[in-house]
Amino acid sequence: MSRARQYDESDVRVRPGRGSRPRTKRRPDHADAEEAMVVAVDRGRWTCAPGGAADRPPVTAMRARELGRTPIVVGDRVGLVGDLTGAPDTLARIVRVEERRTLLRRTADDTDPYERVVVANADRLVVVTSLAEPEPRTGFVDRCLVAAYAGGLEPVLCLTKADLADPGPFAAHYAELEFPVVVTRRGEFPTALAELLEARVSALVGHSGVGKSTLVNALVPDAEQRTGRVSGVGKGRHTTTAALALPLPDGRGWVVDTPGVRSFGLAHVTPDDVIAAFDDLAAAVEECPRGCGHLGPPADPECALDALVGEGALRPGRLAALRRVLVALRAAPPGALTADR
Ligand SMILES: Nc1nc2c(ncn2[C@@H]2O[C@H](COP(=O)(O)OP(=O)(O)OP(=O)(O)O)[C@@H](O)[C@H]2O)c(=O)[nH]1
Ligand SMILES: [Zn+2]
Repeated sequence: MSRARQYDESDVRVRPGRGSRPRTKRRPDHADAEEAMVVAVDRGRWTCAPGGAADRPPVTAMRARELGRTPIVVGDRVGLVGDLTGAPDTLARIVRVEERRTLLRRTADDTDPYERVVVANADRLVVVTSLAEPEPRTGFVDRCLVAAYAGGLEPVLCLTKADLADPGPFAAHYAELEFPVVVTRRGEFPTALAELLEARVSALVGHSGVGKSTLVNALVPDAEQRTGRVSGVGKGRHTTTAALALPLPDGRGWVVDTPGVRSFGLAHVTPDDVIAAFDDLAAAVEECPRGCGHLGPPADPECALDALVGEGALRPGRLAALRRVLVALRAAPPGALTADR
């Protein structure tokens, strides 16, 4: 019998239809399961980092039958049982998926009618935009911001190719929103970005050509090998992965590259979801009329955010910057949402 089958010993199904009968004492909720972070997904096999750390060999796992079709994505914190050595040809089992703290959804495309979560539990969304070649676009950044705020991630704007253009004017659009903005240029290690990524899980998004691979390769020394290895996981075939977590050299932080993700699903996002990310504004909008889009006059003449400005509790520039983001949300019609133009 191959080692891959040894998990069968604990492979007891939790049968439906037994009412409130507690689970067996023998295996209460898999108390013995070890926590791990999913770092790659490929056709029914999940690559997991035990303990959420990169200093142990990754473990390949299947989804326990009792989880049914529960989606499990990169960044998910899972409980693993079985062979966790990560030795070749071993297969562990995912028996539990922890509640997600944050999530990023990908927009449906022609081949996939459903919006899907692509990254779970990322602390940050790093929006990579070049200052030239290609030109930066506020529309793309704004849609990424909506996805970040609605999903519970802290946004970071990373402006690349500062050797080609002054970052000042583009960065000024976002100054009032007070999230971190970092600038990178050719021939310089991205120190400020690396500091922001430390001990965090950060998802990187950006258009082709903005310099995202250049950054990932600088931050993750063996990124190219890892990308090749993991994308061949499971069945030995190359696949385009939607997301892949790469460990930072400090051994704690992770960068999640999203090569297959060109757009975020915003179809279920409301203006309130975005406002909820702002501690200083969330309470104020409870005074807004029902269905307020928080855009101010003429669309939302009674928006309470304007009153806050009147009281001196909110800077007009901050409100204007926030409303530009909300406009990006409204401008994206449901079902046809893309963050890539
Ligand atoms: N001038 C300048 N060029 C850069 C900089 N960073 C990357 N580039 C160049 O921009 C081009 C695209 O860089 P990549 O890192 O491949 O960009 P990417 O976003 O990963 O693009 P894809 O690989 O197509 O997804 C390459 O020719 C890089 O050499 C920079 O800071 N300054
Ligand atoms: Zn309002």
